[in-house]
Amino acid sequence: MPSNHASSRSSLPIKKKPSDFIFGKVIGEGSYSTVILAKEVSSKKEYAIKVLEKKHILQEKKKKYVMREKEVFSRINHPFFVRLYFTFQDENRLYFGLGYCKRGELLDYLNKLGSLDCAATQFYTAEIVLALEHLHNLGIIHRDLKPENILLDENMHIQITDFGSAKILGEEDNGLRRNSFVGTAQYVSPEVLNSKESFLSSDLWALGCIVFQFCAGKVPFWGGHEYQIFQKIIKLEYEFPHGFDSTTQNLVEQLLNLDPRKRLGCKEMGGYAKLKAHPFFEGVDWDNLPEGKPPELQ
Ligand SMILES: NC(=O)c1nn(CC2CCNCC2)c2c1CCc1cnc(N=C3C=CCC=C3)nc1-2
Repeated sequence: MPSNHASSRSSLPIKKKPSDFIFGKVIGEGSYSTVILAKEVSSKKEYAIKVLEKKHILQEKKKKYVMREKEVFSRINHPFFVRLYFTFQDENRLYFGLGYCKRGELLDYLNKLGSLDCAATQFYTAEIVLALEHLHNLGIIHRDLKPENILLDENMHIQITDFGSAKILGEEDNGLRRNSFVGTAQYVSPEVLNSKESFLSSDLWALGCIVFQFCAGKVPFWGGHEYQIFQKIIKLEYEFPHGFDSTTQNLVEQLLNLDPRKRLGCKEMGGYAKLKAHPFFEGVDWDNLPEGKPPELQ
């Protein structure tokens, strides 16, 4: 029986509405959402508000994806992920109030610099490892981890975003097409290509591709067409450039294992403790990464 008691009503935060914000530039566009930089009039705080058209979501049968993304945000509580602060809706749209990462995408810095130096590669790989450890401990697979989805906050710490492709282990696919392709070609794992099955360690494959890209300035698996990329992935056809650091190469080789049960960091291989103990991470202060000062990107 809903309580009409005033205090129970006053304990709920007042729902925000579009007119509470000044909407600015579009910072991202997805297949069924637009992300807009917005400033809340009362607090002057900036948010990245993800706007979703209800009609479009229903027409494109994306309701389950939207609900799952909101569920994933509600479960995550870690400094290396974009935070969902509030949601509201109007007659035609849903609004997700997300933290704004004013320094944009890590990919932009990577492209500008060509590649990252060893200190930056180690630092940002370590932050991604801590983030994946948190996500995987929750039984959540990101499924589209890539530098474009690794944003940077004003202190240059990572903020991973975009859970539109995420999977919560143990939850039925409830009508989602099991064979629906998930992810971005250059980072997709061989098991997803071969059996459409995603594992927690599918994100570790993507991590291996990202570490390679940090150091080499290019992705390990490349081709003019997605099909060519897929063929190289399932055949593990890639090469390290001359001069590639040997310790980093060893880490990448242990992540880019065709067998998802043999990737460093997965449960069967000793979990995250073994990954964090790899010589590549020598000197990393795992307990103070969020408080630490990131290396200059140069
Ligand atoms: N899909 C999303 O949830 C999302 N998309 N964007 C912008 C995308 C731009 C292309 N690459 C992936 C991200 C965001 C979010 C979350 C919330 C979020 C928070 N801050 C920013 N900040 C940016 C600042 C400058 C350039 C791009 C993004 N962006 C987002």
